[in-house]
Amino acid sequence: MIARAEALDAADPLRPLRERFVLDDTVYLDGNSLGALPRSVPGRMAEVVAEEWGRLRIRSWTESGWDSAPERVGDRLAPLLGAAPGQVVVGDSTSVNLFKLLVGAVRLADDARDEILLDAETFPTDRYVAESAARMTGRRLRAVPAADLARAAGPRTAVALVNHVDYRVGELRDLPALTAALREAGALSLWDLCHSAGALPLALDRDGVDLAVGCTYKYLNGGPGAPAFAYVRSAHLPRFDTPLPGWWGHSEPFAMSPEYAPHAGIRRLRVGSPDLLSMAALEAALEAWDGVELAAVRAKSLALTDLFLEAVDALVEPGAVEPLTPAEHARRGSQVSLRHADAAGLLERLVARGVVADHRPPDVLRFGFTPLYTGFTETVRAAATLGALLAGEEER
Ligand SMILES: Cc1ncc(COP(=O)(O)O)c(C=O)c1O
Ligand SMILES: Nc1c(O)cccc1C(=O)C[C@H](N)C(=O)O
Repeated sequence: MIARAEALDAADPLRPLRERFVLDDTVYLDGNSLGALPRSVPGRMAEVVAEEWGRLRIRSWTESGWDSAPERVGDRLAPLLGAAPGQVVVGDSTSVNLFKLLVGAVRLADDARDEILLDAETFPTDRYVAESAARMTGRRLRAVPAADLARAAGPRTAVALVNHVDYRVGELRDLPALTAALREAGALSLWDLCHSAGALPLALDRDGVDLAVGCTYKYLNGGPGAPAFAYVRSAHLPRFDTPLPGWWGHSEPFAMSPEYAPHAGIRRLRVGSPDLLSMAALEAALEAWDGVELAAVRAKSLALTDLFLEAVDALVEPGAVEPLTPAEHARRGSQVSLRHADAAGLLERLVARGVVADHRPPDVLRFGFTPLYTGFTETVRAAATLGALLAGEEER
């Protein structure tokens, strides 16, 4: 199997992209939590600190383009999301953007639409934010398994908040079909793309997505706590009424007007002063995508996860772990989750052996595959290490 993996690495058209990242001998399969450091980042950060902050100081807001960074970086990201310019803004965290878009969605919808639908298996922050948004707007929050959302949406639904990829088991949801079903029911779609942005091709404009959020520190490699993104379909922008109308979303922030007048475009999603250093790191990190086709990224992602599942099957004692990630390509994100009763303990021992993955309670081991830098040989090595650890379990 190693020989086959080596041949796959040798033939991999994305293999040279690995050089764009700072990596070592560790098998790093946690890019679905924190992406590796792109080589383009450190030099750019040093320059921003020394030149833009150190020398130009306040002048950088205009002379270094700091003032337009949220929408400029948004437009840089937009092609990876399948979005035309002017609909993506970068800033704040995913949680904060979820709040803005969820309350904004309720305000866009008809008053008779008195419920918010929530993907029942959602990442916790989405649920916390949705509970508060529902309370604030006087709407009922109804959690429904993702597979039933299309059927659940009806004349009372204002908006449905859905995760594109389930963070625990790595299941990919049918975004085009569910978006169309929601639209058919007259409801808005709000997609959480944290686990799909940069992992697979997205076509938000073509698929009719209304609203979307996502983070940039996973498959987009923007760095720890990197600013998140928010997408608002251009048709909704004129009526989009943000619940966080900060001065940075004003049409003329420096007019210092006592009245709030939202910017006509996506800038109305901005709130307060952007985190420029993190924004600069993200902007530099996005250079790793220069010339990269997302179709090739998806093809490699599926080849990597296929190989990992096959290697686990071949190299891990039967029954020792249970794959939770769907086998069908159309339902698989860019991670493989395995169930093991002592996932936390197993993870600790994997990390000690140079295989970094992560664990989600109570019993899930997650392995994230980042096609820009993950190789086939190391993928087999990770499965082999897992197999060896499980075979020697009694020796612990
Ligand atoms: C699906 C999903 N949504 C939201 C978040 C939270 O994002 P943030 O910490 O940027 O608010 C995460 C991960 O942290 C996530 O995996
Ligand atoms: N955002 C994270 C963080 O600030 C610290 C540690 C991990 C994370 C993560 O991104 C976890 C991730 N969203 C998950 O899928 O569980």
